[in-house]
Amino acid sequence: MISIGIFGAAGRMGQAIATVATDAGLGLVGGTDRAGSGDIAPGLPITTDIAALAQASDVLIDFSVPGALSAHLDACIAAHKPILIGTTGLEPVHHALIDQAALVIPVLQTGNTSLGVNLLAALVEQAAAGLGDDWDIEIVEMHHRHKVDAPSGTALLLGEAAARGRGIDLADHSERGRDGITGARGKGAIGFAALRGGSVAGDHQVIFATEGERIEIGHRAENRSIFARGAIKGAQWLVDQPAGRYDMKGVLGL
Ligand SMILES: NC(=O)C1=CN([C@@H]2O[C@H](COP(=O)(O)OP(=O)(O)OC[C@H]3O[C@@H](n4cnc5c(N)ncnc54)[C@H](OP(=O)(O)O)[C@@H]3O)[C@@H](O)[C@H]2O)C=CC1
Ligand SMILES: O=C(O)C1=N[C@H](C(=O)O)C[C@H](O)C1
Repeated sequence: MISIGIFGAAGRMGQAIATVATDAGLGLVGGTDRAGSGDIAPGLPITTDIAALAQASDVLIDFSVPGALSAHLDACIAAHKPILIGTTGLEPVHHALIDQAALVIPVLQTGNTSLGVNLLAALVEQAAAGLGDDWDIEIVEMHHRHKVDAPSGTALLLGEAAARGRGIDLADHSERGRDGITGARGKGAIGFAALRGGSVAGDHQVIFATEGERIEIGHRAENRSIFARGAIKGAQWLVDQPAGRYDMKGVLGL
């Protein structure tokens, strides 16, 4: 049985992962958080000692904040342990840190650990490859009122899939945060819109729109356990991988 450690243990996802791991009888060894207070499970206190957690775990799961990523990666490198990163709102500087870490340890980074979203991404890539750039692509997401980053990591994952299908670079083609006199939509652009409210666990819709018709495909997360189950499955898969950077495709066989 592998031992799992959780970075961001007191958060919504940290708690969901601890619950799924405990219910499944998996080897949860502990968790860390900014404050380091409370318990992740009966008899397992949350601490701030990320180095000790990395040493004690076979694999680490990180659902925290981008600002903590560098320290978490350093601890995993020092302990030579794999890490699954679910934290979103990552900037290019964070992706560069992940690329560097992946030279020495296995790192899985994904904006969404659920099977449904990763299958949706494969469908989006296929649709984008089959439709010309007279089909406008728009990605709409809605999340709970506490979410701090936009567009969501999932929306970006879906945007990357669409861009891959089209053979273009997302960074050069994305349109975000339209407001005021924006001018007409750019041909070939991939647009993003983010809604926030209530307790929505995560809704994503990808719209392909052309003159006279529209294709809409999407995914609705009904609760966080789908992300937690995917994260644990990913962590179990990651312990057997060599150093490198991975996403959920290998885990889910997509
Ligand atoms: N990839 C996926 O499938 C999914 C990704 N996510 C992403 O996971 C992340 C966490 O989401 P969620 O659990 O809802 O958020 P929460 O805010 O509930 O949890 C984040 C946790 O990280 C802790 N934290 C904050 N700063 C630090 C720090 N410097 N060092 C260590 N821990 C810190 C927070 O502690 P404190 O409360 O003290 O600030 C909190 O416990 C988000 O980026 C979210 O988008 C969410 C769901 C699925
Ligand atoms: O913050 C959340 O809650 C979620 N974040 C991830 C994202 O940014 O896409 C995944 C999921 O949609 C829930």
